Amino acid sequence: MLAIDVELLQKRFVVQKNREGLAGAFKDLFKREYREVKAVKDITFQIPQGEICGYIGENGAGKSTTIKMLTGILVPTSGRLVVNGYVPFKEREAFVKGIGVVFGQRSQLWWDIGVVESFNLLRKVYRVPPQDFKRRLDELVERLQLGELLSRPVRKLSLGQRMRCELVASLLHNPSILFLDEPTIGLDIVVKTEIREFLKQLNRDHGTTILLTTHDLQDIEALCSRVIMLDDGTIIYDGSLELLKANWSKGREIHFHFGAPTALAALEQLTSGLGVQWRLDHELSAVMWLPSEINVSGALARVVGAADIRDIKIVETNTDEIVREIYKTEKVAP
Ligand SMILES: Nc1ncnc2c1ncn2[C@@H]1O[C@H](COP(=O)(O)OP(=O)(O)OP(=O)(O)O)[C@@H](O)[C@H]1O
Repeated sequence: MLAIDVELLQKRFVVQKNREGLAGAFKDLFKREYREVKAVKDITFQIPQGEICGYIGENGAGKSTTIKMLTGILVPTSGRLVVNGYVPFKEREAFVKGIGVVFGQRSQLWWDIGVVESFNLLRKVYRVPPQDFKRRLDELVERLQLGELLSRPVRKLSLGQRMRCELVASLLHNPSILFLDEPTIGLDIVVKTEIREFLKQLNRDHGTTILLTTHDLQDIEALCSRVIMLDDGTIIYDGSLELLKANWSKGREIHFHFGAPTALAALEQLTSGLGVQWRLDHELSAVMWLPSEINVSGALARVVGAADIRDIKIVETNTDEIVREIYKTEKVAP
């Protein structure tokens, strides 16, 4: 079954135009003018149950608007939308029992009361039976090491502690789909890694479908088998991260450290005809650049037998560079 089924989904906002200057502001008082913002333009995609999908794009691309429609917060202007078997904005009460949502920049916990009291309130909101709630809470508290935080008010938690509590809050009713909007924003690398590991395990053990928006491409690399990339309200890529890298990677660099001084001409001679390029950093260290279509082992074989190599490091183009490259150009074929 599909977890998310979206067809030609569109969201337009009508916003007031602000005329410039004092005279403009004065005119605005009497005759307002409006313009239309097309935040999401006829997007279509399907996400099967159990998939972790990254939803990425630059600021203003339409990610949050999509998530808000998928979670029933916003009503689409047009298009078809089925999440977990429900039309989110129509069947809200039944629908929310099957989804969990974490907005990295907003909290679903009550600021001044103990964390566990917030969890108890959420139990009542979602009508989770007490035994199920206890079992699930114990499991999550142990997995995310929240033990001694439970009695503290949310305002006294660090951002990393709060984010771990937000995750628990979103999972107490055992949803089958989890929407995460920037879940690692502002966190240090240790907490980010912990949260990524937790999400991977959740997906593996419970088959939870996860849709994740993020500006941190390490989140995508660590978690997502699939990426949907949005630009100006339109999907410009929908496919695997591997394919994205293969099509858009500018190649790889192989860093060599030699045991004896080596000349640039000698290195170029070794790889002649392959289409690689060399850069000599100093006489003991050089970098070979390979276009992505050239096989690393073939190129390495030419050098390994002929030079005194002490160390080799292969550096791939990272995902951030690839995405930056894509945004500089037009549409991407999946
Ligand atoms: N309530 C609203 N009223 C008017 N325009 C809106 C509203 N919400 C979003 N927009 C506009 O719709 C477009 C898409 O916004 P959205 O917040 O979905 O982008 P985003 O990809 O989530 O960006 P970010 O990464 O900055 O959160 C933007 O031009 C934004 O200004």
